[in-house]
Amino acid sequence: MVGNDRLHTPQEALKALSADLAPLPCEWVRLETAGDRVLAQTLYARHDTPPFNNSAMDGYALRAGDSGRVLPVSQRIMAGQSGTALEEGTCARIFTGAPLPEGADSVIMQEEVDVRDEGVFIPAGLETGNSVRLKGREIRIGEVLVSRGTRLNSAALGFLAGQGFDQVPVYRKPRVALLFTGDELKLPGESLAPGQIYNGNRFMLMDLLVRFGAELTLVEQVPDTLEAMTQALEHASHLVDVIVTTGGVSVGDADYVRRALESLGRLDLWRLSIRPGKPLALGHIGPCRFVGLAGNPVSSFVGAWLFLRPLLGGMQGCDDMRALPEVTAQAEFQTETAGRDHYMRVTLQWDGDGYRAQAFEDQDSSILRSCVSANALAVIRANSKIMPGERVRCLLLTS
Ligand SMILES: Nc1nc2c(c(=O)[nH]1)N[C@H]1C(S)=C(S)[C@@H](COP(=O)(O)OP(=O)(O)OC[C@H]3O[C@@H](n4cnc5c(N)ncnc54)[C@H](O)[C@@H]3O)O[C@H]1N2
Ligand code: MOO
Repeated sequence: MVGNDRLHTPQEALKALSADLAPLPCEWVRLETAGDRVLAQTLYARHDTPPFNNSAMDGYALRAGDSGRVLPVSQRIMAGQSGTALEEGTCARIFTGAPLPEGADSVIMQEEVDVRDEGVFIPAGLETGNSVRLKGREIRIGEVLVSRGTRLNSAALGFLAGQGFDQVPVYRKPRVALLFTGDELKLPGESLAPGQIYNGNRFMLMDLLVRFGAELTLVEQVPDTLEAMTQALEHASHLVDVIVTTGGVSVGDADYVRRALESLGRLDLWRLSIRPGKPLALGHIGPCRFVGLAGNPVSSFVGAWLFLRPLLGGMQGCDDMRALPEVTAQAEFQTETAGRDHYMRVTLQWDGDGYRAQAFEDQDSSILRSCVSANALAVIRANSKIMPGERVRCLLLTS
């Protein structure tokens, strides 16, 4: 699989990543912390929702057959209270969400009645079930509430809470070590000597990894020596499920990542036929997975979206994360590619008819500015020419 002479396709990289890829074990977490976690078991409704017939309006509950006359108000029912059986020929003052009293079969909103001294005049022709939310309308006891593999969004959390769940079973988060190579790197806040730069990838990748569901166990700068890199990989491989590195994975004199990996485990694949992100390296150290991203910031950014997201998604049992959503858009740029597929950073805008894709002018892999307003990657095949107005395939950057 490894070969210095052949560049691999992204599909081959995804295949290598999905070999033996299984979700991590299940754990129960409190609902407050379950946002974006992936459900590890299908959950079933514990009771009907809503649990009782209730009013959809502020108004009056009655028997529909009693409409067309003045009805005395026999009781008043607020949300959270329960009324008593409604006597025939009377109505109950009722508020939104309050349980319908036994005997009532409909509600009329207060704007539609005439309140008089002797009671409330209800116009004729009220239909049974009017403004009533029936028990079990949303879901019935025993039905599937949320399926295994669902990434819990805000609505899912509220829906589960509505069924009384305070804890939910989710797949464990992948533990990730993020290691940086490059003796030129300093942290913001430190001063820069000539030739040094700030470690921008640290902040970008930490944020992306968290968005993709990782638990960051280790974040560390590794000195540019083979010994230091070997030691750092060895140490990290005992702590985490995935080691991610940036930089040092190309062919320079200080590019030790591959050699360190090979001395401890195995390199599954190296170098892709894409731009940016050619020098990607994938491998294993025992059961620990290894993803070596290129150091150029845009290469790291694109590599993270294309490969870390599906990997972490697979480890969390989330099929939706295995591929980025796609749309086609009309290019508002012109470009010509050479021998590698180009993942251009574009800003998609909906013009009422379709998407339009604008590309940042400088698409070099060192220009992170090209990613700041990007919300998609336009995939331009190798050796092709795109003119403004042509349709291009775009991968949406949604975590
Ligand atoms: N002779 C060749 N040279 C290069 C090749 C090649 O095939 N033959 N490939 C080029 C491509 S494509 C890329 S991409 C880069 C990637 O190389 P590395 O992954 O080894 O990355 P470094 O050399 O360590 O760094 C590249 C670049 O990025 C800057 N960098 C690194 N880490 C960070 C960070 N954490 N934050 C911000 N910037 C970072 C680093 O200073 C370099 O400028 O190799 C080409 N060369
Ligand atoms: O693969 Mo590199 O990221 O093109 O510059």
